[in-house]
Amino acid sequence: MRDFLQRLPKAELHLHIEGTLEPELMFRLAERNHIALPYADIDEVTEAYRFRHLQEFLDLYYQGMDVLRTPRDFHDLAMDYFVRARNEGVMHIDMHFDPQAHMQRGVPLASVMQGLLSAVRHAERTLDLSVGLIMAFLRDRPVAEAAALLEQARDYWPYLSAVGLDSAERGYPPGRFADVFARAGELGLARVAHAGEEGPAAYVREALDELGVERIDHGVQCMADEALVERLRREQTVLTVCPLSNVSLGIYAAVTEHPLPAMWEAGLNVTLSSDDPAYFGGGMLSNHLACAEAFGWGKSTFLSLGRSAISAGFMPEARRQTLLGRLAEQEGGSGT
Ligand code: HPA
Ligand SMILES: [Zn+2]
Repeated sequence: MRDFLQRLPKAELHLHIEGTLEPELMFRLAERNHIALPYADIDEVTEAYRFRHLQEFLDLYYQGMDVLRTPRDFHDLAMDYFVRARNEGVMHIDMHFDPQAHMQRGVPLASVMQGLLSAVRHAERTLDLSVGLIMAFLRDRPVAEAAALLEQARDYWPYLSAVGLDSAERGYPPGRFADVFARAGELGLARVAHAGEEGPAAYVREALDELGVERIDHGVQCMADEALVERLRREQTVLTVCPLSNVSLGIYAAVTEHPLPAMWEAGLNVTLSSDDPAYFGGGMLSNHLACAEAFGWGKSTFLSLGRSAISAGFMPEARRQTLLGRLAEQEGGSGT
């Protein structure tokens, strides 16, 4: 199964590039930028990565990214992950990034964009990996700041696939960002939002109705609302589900407790992603393996999930056909 899951051409639709910062790279960048870290060594970092809820993670996530200062840092961060992901059979990534988290500590938007865009170009040329860019707004920061960021990013609009909404969820209903998302829609950008991760099912509905999103990141809390499940099933809204993330943040006690099998049974359009692999115990392959082990899913289920993700990824149509073709090759050889 491991070989099959590794070879399976995968599209990862929910990935925060800042959440791919492995402790090794954090130490390397801290040294390069002469920054003192609050950790003595890598073991201390790993020890600190025990979270009871989303906010505890976010505190360390925003702290960790302080080592990212220059375009070269962002380039190295992204390439480091792209190489790892490619070795796990990932062929496409829709990558969230959090400009406000960098700008509020004095890193210019241009540094973030130059570094990430050069890594994306390099990966597309050398790794046979396609990448979509999702510029995320921090929902626990002022709406006006998000609106200003969208305008400030004018030079980069042609390079963006979508806007997203992330950070602390409870108490920050998505509807507050309706105008910003409407503007993004006018600009021709796709829209996605985190909703129903820790927050209530009502936030999922609100993201659909007031932000016009075409995908929901996480969305697992929808299972508490039968009518919403029925709507998500009818509309086949893509949900980017991240099982190891949900367990790491204490939303479920173990992968065996995760509602993914129930979501699948309910006919929801689920896909698998890793969210913040450096913080949550592994990337795409680990997430797939955890599901295989916990749910006993066979090859045909993973082929189907993989097809859903490729079908929904922000990539050119020709690339989509290539990846669907690669998936079909695996199907032919999978014996299912
Ligand atoms: O899992 C997450 N949830 C919300 N915001 C985030 N920003 C990075 N990761 C996350
Ligand atoms: Zn996320």
